Amino acid sequence: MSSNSSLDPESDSFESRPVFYIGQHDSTRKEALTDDQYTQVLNSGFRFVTAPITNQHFYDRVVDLHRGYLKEREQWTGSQQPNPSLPGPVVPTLTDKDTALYPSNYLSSLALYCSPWIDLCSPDPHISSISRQVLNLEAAYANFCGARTIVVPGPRQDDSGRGIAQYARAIREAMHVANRANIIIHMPMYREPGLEEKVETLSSIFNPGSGPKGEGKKEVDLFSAWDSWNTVRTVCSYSMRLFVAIRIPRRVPEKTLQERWFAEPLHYLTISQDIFQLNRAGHPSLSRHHQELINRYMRLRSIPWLMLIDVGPRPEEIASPMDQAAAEFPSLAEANQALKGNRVPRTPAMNPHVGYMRYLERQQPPFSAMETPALTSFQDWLQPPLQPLADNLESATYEVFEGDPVKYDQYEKAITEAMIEWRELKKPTSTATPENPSNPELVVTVAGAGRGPLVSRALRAAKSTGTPIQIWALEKNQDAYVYLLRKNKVEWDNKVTLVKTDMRGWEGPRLKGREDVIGKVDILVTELLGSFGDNELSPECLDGIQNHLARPHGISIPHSYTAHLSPISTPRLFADISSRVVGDPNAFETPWVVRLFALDFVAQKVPDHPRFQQAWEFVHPIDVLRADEFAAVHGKAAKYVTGGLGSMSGTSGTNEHNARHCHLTFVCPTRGVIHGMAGYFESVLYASQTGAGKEPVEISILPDQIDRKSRDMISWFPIFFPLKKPLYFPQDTELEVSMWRQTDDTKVWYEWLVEVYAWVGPNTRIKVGTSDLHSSRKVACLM
Ligand SMILES: C[S@@+](CC[C@H](N)C(=O)[O-])C[C@H]1O[C@@H](n2cnc3c(N)ncnc32)[C@H](O)[C@@H]1O
Repeated sequence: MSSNSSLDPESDSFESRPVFYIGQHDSTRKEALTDDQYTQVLNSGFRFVTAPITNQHFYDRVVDLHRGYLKEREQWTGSQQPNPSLPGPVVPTLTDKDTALYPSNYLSSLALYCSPWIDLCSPDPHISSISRQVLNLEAAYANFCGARTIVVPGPRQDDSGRGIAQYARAIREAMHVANRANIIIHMPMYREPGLEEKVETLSSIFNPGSGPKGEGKKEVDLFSAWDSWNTVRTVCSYSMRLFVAIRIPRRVPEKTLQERWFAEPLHYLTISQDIFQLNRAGHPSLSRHHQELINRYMRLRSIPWLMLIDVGPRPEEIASPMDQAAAEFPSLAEANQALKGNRVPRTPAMNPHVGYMRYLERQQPPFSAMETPALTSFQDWLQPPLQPLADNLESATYEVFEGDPVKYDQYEKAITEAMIEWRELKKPTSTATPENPSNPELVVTVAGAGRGPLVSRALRAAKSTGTPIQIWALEKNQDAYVYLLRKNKVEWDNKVTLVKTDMRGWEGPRLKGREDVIGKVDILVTELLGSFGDNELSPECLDGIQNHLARPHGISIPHSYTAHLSPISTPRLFADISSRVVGDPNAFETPWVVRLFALDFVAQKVPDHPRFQQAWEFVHPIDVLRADEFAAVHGKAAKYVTGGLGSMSGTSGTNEHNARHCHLTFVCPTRGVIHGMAGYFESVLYASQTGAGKEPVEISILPDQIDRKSRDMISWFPIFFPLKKPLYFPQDTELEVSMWRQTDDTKVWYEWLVEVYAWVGPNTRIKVGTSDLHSSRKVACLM
């Protein structure tokens, strides 16, 4: 019962799932369907249909043309070596006999299919030339008619570099010819033996025996089809109009290949009739592996459409509306007539394969709390990182932060443990005075309070642990300060001392009842973390306030944070960033905040080289801070203007201790391409000081840690450090990533570089590629 109501949109327990958009392709179809036939196919459960752009008449004409040309050429050349300047065959323009397509309303809902008999890869220059001409004629006409999608059969083999280069170049030309439509390359997931395209091509007609040989002879190279696709889209400059349709194989390949395609711009998943098995009741069904594969791909933001191939209705079933079989499928007009006459139209039978796919649709796991429409809309959407130090955030932005309870729960837990342990360890408080040496009041400061959620949590922790506190809240955003003032009156009973200040310029807490004395802070709470941990200048801000922390007992929450990296393949983001470069010349030098989704982690976890590697760490407070020593001697302002401490860029070097560098090695057993690095952070908010072996209180956005440390936390999306040029790497490669956190005392930026080393012998590595040295200095965070 409950599962049924969970599928009913009207029910309270309705759980939504991805919707399947199912289309039909008949590989033997030689002519676009008539309106009636089209309606019949739709009535059997499909939502879209493919149509060949040209027909048998055109095919015959092209074959005759080439045959005639070959004869003519024999006469020209006789037995002599042919002159390469002799003219080749030229395909004349289309006529109305060559195509049944005309511009119409429903044309945009058809997927137009280019002729599968062309061979763009052919080593025979005339066949490849005719093929290219046919492709261009078809693409141009489909585009003219208003087609949205043109499907082009992919190359039939991947071994010939020459063939793939020709193919890729021809597609680029066709995209130029069809300047509005999306072009979709129909590729197999991998070259599964037995699943090769069977349709005859010009090559097999004119040069029999010249096609791909050696079926089953060689070991199957799982990545060769992806490699060909990668060449095609690279030659087409990652056009946003170029997509791929993948043919689901009979044997589902290993996860690494599934994930590789997951990152690609998938438009269709095509499933041919012979992939289905018959279940015990004789109905079509798919293996569990196929179901899992489909379920995974259906989670993409742009859900791929499903194209079922050769599953019927068969051509003879829809041959003519007068046929007996076709009479079961009333056209829209017939159905309308029947309704007008108050007759129930004969319901067409649902195609059994569609019926099964609808069943699978219902069996998918429902969307989780992390897959709400709002969160999904952030998938692979590039945002420039926030600069809460340089800019003032708006109330709505704070509201978004506050919508994630996980972060605040973890902070409350950390503050609670810190308070409990303070008492357990009998540490003196900063409110202790000679007159009242055992004053139990802890001085708590929330610096960068925003609209105050951490203040509320600190008050709650104090109440639940019975800890008396004096509490300060600092905020430099004057508008948020107004909000805090009101909240203090309405919610906090005026218990909080509010200060509108940059925390780096704060004088420190004036103790209650002893306002002449500037005291120290026992627990300093801040949340100035970015997606890469330190990228919103938490280290610099904490440097400016840590001199108020009581020594040796004062605690900073967070205690520490680490930045982490992993190289990724993310063609969509590369295409997106490329499209921005005209308006934003720094687009490839910007670390973007993005909810990474359609990506492939190319590195494998191997001993000593995890998939996610730590770049660096910051720990608070710092015991020796030259800037503090310097300020104590020369005054606070002097540290920004006085040089002489020695630094990389001629500045005074007071922030040099916050510079970092890392050099990480990632291992890639399979070949691939990377477009940049995914960046993450995690933070120890509080680490127990009692030595009782308690787990630290942490938050993490690392994909392999988040569920354990801060499940369902959505406050931070990852950061993406892009590369200007995709970096291809062969199998058995090591990717060496160098990253720097740089500073000139007035701003902070990152620099990154990737080098590719391939193993060519047991002890020999050679360098086969390198990226530019990227730098975000032009979009640096201002201190
Ligand atoms: C990421 S928000 C967190 C706000 C709030 N604590 C929360 O968790 O919802 C960081 C806050 O720190 C403030 N901030 C950043 N740098 C600061 C500084 N140097 N001094 C005072 N406030 C600062 C910003 O204005 C912003 O309100």
